[in-house]
Amino acid sequence: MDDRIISANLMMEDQAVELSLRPRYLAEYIGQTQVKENLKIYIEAAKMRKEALDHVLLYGPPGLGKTTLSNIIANELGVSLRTTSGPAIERPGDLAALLTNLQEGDVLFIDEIHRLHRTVEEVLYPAMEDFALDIMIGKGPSARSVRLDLPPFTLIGATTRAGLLSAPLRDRFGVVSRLEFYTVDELAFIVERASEILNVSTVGEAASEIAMRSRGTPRIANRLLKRVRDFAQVRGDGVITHDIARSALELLQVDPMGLDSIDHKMLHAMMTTFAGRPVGLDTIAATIGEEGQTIEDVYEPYLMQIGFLQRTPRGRIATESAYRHIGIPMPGR
Ligand SMILES: Nc1ncnc2c1ncn2[C@@H]1O[C@H](COP(=O)(O)OP(=O)(O)OP(=O)(O)O)[C@@H](O)[C@H]1O
Repeated sequence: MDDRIISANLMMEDQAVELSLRPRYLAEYIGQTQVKENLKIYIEAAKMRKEALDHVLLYGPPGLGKTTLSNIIANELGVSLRTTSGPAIERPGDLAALLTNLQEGDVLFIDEIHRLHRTVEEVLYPAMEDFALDIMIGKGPSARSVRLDLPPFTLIGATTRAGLLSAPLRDRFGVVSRLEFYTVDELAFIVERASEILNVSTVGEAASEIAMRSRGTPRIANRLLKRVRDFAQVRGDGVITHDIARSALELLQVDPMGLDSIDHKMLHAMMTTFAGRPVGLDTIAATIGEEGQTIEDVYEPYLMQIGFLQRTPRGRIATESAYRHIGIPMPGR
């Protein structure tokens, strides 16, 4: 099960706090400058023309703020947002019901859009392109298709795996934006903002210390902040100092690069058991007891981003900087 503290996946414990920490407008949304700049212009233009915003596809690793950004887009447009997810829409009729309930200009947010059923996806094509639903009436030779008009709306699709989207679906998004991992400075800002909302003070380098270990991901930064806050309350006087942050994170076994004991175990096995040879995803999965899919979507992108892991056609290999970080000599050096 994916219950690691450095997991970017949403956990039960995150839910209540995330709602209160979620920025509501673009001005409060930290980082992702390019994406934000573009969206600002598109939103402004759509408002000036009094038209629905073009459909938007947001992609990137989990926990980087796709849901948050969708809420912000609806707020900035001054329209309502309906939220659903790919696997939750089981039949074409479910999607038709969602679409016919939208008001003009509304945003429909479909999370995990790569997991839409094929038959449901086909209903989306005319809906996105012509704001129309094609409904089949009757069966057999007398069956006929009736076209139903929909109010103009904006679809926002979110996915961690843009590559799995079919070409016809991908092509129907006018705006395609990739969310990037956040820098330590941006995350430190997010931590400071969150601590204000949570009514706890971080002093000195405390926010940067948490940020550094958050794997470029706001969801993890907020989760670590919450744990460190508990520590500060029990072991200190409630203020998060640099020392408190550092000792709490050490106790939580999150190292200065944001790696936990499982990352260490995985890299260690790659370097010793497999002696630096390329290792397949399934083997890595078995070594650390995690699903291959989770490793690929949730853990690997960050390890690749910091240059610790490389994918080769023959498997994954640890890089020289990973060897240095773990403290094992690289074979052949
Ligand atoms: N740019 C940001 N500025 C400040 N806080 C942010 C930002 N992006 C995300 N967050 C915080 O991180 C939390 C997680 O973000 P969000 O739920 O939007 O991620 P996501 O990419 O939609 O994740 P999922 O993989 O679950 O779809 C939010 O509740 C919010 O508090």
